Order: sequence, then C-alpha cells, then structure tokens
Amino acid sequence: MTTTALEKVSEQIAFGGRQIRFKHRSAVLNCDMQFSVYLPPQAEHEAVPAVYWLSGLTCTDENFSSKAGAQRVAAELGLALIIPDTSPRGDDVPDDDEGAYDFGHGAGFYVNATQQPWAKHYQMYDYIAKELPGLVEAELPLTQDRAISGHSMGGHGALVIGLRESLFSSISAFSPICHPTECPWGHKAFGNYLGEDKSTWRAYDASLLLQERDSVPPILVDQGTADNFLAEQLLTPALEKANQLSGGGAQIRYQQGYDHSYYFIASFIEEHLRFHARNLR
Ligand SMILES: N[C@@H](CCC(=O)N[C@@H](CS)C(=O)NCC(=O)O)C(=O)O
Repeated sequence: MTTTALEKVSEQIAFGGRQIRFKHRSAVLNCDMQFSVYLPPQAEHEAVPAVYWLSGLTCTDENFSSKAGAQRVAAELGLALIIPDTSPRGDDVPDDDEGAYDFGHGAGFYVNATQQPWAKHYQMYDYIAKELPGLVEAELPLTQDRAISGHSMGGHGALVIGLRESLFSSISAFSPICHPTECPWGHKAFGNYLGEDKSTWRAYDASLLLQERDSVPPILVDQGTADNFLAEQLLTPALEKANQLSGGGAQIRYQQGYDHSYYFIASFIEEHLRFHARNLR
C-alpha cells in the first residue's frame, strides 16, 4: 500500500488483517492528527466497507484498537475499522485551562466550534463527516459503504453525525450522551465551543434530532444499568422518548449490571459489528 497523504506510524498483523496507525496533516483541524485503521484480510484483494468508531472522553484512537477486541469479528465479516482521535491535538491547540478531562484535548465533542479560541482547530464534526472519509477512501482499499458507532461522547457523535448525514447505512452506540443540551458535560462543551445561544446547540443533540426525523437508518444502542454516568450525563430516557415520537425504529437496550468501561464494549462489539454488516448496502 502506497499512500501520499498518510504517513504510516505503526503496523501489526491481527487475525490475518492489518492494524495500522497513520499520521496526517488535517486541513480541517489545522494540526497533525493520528488515527488507526483495521484492514481485514479481504482488503488484500478487494475494497471493503468500513465501520467508523468514535471514542469517548480522554481517549485516543488506541483505546478502541487495543481494548475492544473488535478485530476478530471485523476480520470474519470483512469490515474495515476507522478509528479517529477524539479532538485536535498538539501544543498549538488550546486546551482546558485546568486540564479537565471533559473539555479541550480528548474532548472535541464532534462539533464545529464557532467560538474563540476554539474555532481554529475544534472542527471535529467536519473532520469525521467530510475530511476523514474522503481521505481514507482515496488512500485505502475501501468501498463507499459506511456505518458509524461510538462510545459515550463518541456515541453522541455517532448518533448526531449518523442522523444528520446520509453517509452511513446504520448507526450504533454504547452508553451515548443522549441529550447533551441538558447534561453537565454538554453544557460545558457546547457553552464553550458553540457559545451561549442555545439554539445553536440543537444540531448536536441526538434526542432532539431523532424526534424530528420521520425516517432514520437502523439504530442500535446499548446502555449498561451499572453505568455511573447514566443518570446525570447520559440521559438515555430522553433518547427513548424521542424514539417513541419518531416511530420507535431505534433499538435501545439496557444491559443488566454493565458499567461504562471497555469491558462493556468488548462484551457487545461483536453484536454491533454483525448489526452493521447486515445493514451495509
Ligand atoms: N473517570 C474517567 C472519565 C472518562 C471516561 O470514563 N472515559 C471513557 C469514555 S467517556 C473512556 O473510554 N475512557 C478510556 C478507557 O476506559 O480506556 C476519567 O476521569 O478519566
């Protein structure tokens, strides 16, 4: 594989496929970025569909690639995994003043910031919805068949981008931040990135987007009942209510006793990948 825009940082064989980390200059984010890709064995001789995975607060691309155990099933199903970072990075990129985990580096919230000093770099919505698909499809053996999934802040990102863009044939999420306009994480992030005019926040709230939609792609959401963030931050009942208002097409499941960790993701990622494989065009 020879790519021009991507610099390979590392590569390992996994389940007969290749786990690769790339570095590139992002025009949208105005900084250097790294992301990971899993190419299944099938990609050695044909283009394959891709599942995009958006991670949560504090994560880089490496949390999912090293902890979720997704590669075995991706290899079986012939799915590529595209695993971006969670924010713009680098010394030039402004961060939370106090280094808090829920804002700034590692916490881009998949929005296009409009406020200073954030707007120059924090354009994660466009990075995921526009720049990254264009880049990986030009450089890697991928079809234009895509699905999107994610965890927590990344579950929010997957639902919002999947509902707003027609790029993805199915959407799934683990423990998503379902109603960020009404929770502390969302208030902090949206207040800073988007400003105090709350009407601009609505375009990034999965519960508000879902209840406005007549027709949505297939959606699967898993939520652990022992998740510490469920009551205050994730607000899953708001997504359930929106789902009822929009016709009840989304499957929202509670998994008894599971928490917010990657052990939960590892337990159900196989079901999510099989769900996406069934729904890919
Ligand atoms: N208690 C955590 C909150 C952040 C957190 O739970 N992050 C989740 C996503 S919201 C995660 O995936 N963490 C990384 C990991 O478990 O590998 C912290 O302060 O670091």
